[in-house]
Amino acid sequence: MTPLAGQPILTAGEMRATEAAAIDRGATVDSLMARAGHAVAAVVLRLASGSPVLVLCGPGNNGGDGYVVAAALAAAGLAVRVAATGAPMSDAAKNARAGWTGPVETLADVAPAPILVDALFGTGLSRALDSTASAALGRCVAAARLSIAVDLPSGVATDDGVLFGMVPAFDLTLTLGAAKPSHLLQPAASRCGQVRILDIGIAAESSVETLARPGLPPPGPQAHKYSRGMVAIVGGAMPGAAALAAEAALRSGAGYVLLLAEGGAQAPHAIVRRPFSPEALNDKRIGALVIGPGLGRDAEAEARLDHALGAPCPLVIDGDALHLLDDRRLALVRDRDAAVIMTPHSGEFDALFGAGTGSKIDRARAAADRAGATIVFKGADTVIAAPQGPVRLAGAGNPWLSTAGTGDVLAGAIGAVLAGQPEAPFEAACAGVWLHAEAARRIGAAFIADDLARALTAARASL
Ligand SMILES: NC(=O)C1=CN([C@@H]2O[C@H](COP(=O)(O)OP(=O)(O)OC[C@H]3O[C@@H](n4cnc5c(N)ncnc54)[C@H](O)[C@@H]3O)[C@@H](O)[C@H]2O)[C@@H](O)CC1
Ligand SMILES: Nc1ncnc2c1ncn2[C@@H]1O[C@H](COP(=O)(O)OP(=O)(O)O)[C@@H](O)[C@H]1O
Ligand SMILES: [K+]
Repeated sequence: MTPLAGQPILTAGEMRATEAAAIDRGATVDSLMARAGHAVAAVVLRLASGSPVLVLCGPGNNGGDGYVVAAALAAAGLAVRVAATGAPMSDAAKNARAGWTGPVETLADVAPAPILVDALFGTGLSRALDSTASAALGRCVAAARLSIAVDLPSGVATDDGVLFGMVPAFDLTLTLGAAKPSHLLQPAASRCGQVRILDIGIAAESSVETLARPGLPPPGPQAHKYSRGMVAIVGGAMPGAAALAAEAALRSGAGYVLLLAEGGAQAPHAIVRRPFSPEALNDKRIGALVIGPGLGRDAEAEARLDHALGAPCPLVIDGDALHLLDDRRLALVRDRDAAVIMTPHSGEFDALFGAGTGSKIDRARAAADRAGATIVFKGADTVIAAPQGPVRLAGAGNPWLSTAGTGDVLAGAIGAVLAGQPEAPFEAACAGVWLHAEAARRIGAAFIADDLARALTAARASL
């Protein structure tokens, strides 16, 4: 069982292609199904502690996996029952069904069991479950002590996080061969519970991966404050937000943070404060410039953004600055020599790039290509995309992050990493998102953005 971090994510189509490649190399659908079913059964056997198991089987190969699971668990001595939507349709599923010698109950009135295995539908589902299957699944999951989905919870789309209908929340999802987008994209991800990947002997590869712990080294023996990276934060109408970003940058490892803003609170004293001036942006030591948190949207904000876009250093564009990015400024972003990272939440993203179609992954990718910038598409699921490049998905984060100011903290954290590695903006964005999530994980619940900024110290120190 492999945890999600740092693993490839494959769509349903990519899974089918990978399966076909394995078959070209000598595997069969039946051998893949046998391997998948036995891998699932081994986990269920361990977690069931001898309790009775109910396996729900659908008409396709996900159902086929279910029959293999049921037969393997029965052979291991567990009390197993099977209920199915009907007869299996594919040859492999028919063969698997033949390997199950017990009775097959109908779904409508099936009695629940303490351990529920959902093998109704996987990557082949294209519409909502019928009402009988949906009701039976909901009832059996609710009554189970432990509910386990094979590959995906039945009722979720594979590629875009969509729920086709009502889908119960599972305790555990055992995904076969690779993670799928819906294990990370909301709302489907919220139905998966813990997700673990089972090896079924296929070689999964993708430029889309789950976010991994970054490899940020501690300061070297010869480090000085400028070598660690200098971050300048351009403030404006709301000095508190810029100050949050500044503190976050310092605590994420920046050697020097310059807050170019007027007024506002004074602590922490390690932040160097100066009123904004265009000349301040020409300091060659600035490794990254963060603009947006608390900038405002007035004429002065527009002027500051134009100065920032004209500055020679890498940029993090967040919050109000994203609202001010019209077509002319987006063209300036695209034409810059130094890197740009943009960190929109969904409202800012829609306003900038349009509501669009496709999954959050597709949309983040298209936006990165259009802007020529790394896009951090934030939310309960965060997608990081580089232009013509790789994509990373952050798994379910701490929902207590849904509080004002946490985005300012993220912008500062990303700025700090970018200042230290201006030539690798995508990796810097990924590391900033990881640090932010780790800080939230460490403080737990009911925190405010100020607490989150402070917790970045421990998150950075953990690397
Ligand atoms: N791709 C791979 O490498 C492997 C896939 N395996 C399993 O195969 C699964 C995919 O199998 P399938 O492609 O057969 O797809 P599913 O088993 O997800 O089900 C699709 C079948 O259900 C029908 N169907 C779709 N939506 C329906 C609905 N709402 N109501 C009723 N019927 C509906 C389809 O017409 C099709 O016959 C994976 O999720 C996984 O569990 C494993 O057996 C082993 C390897
Ligand atoms: N439900 C949630 N679960 C996990 N992370 C969340 C959730 N809601 C918001 N976040 C994260 O919190 C931050 C909020 O940023 P943003 O919306 O810009 O807030 P603000 O502008 O108030 O600072 C983002 O990093 C986002 O990914
Ligand atoms: K399933």
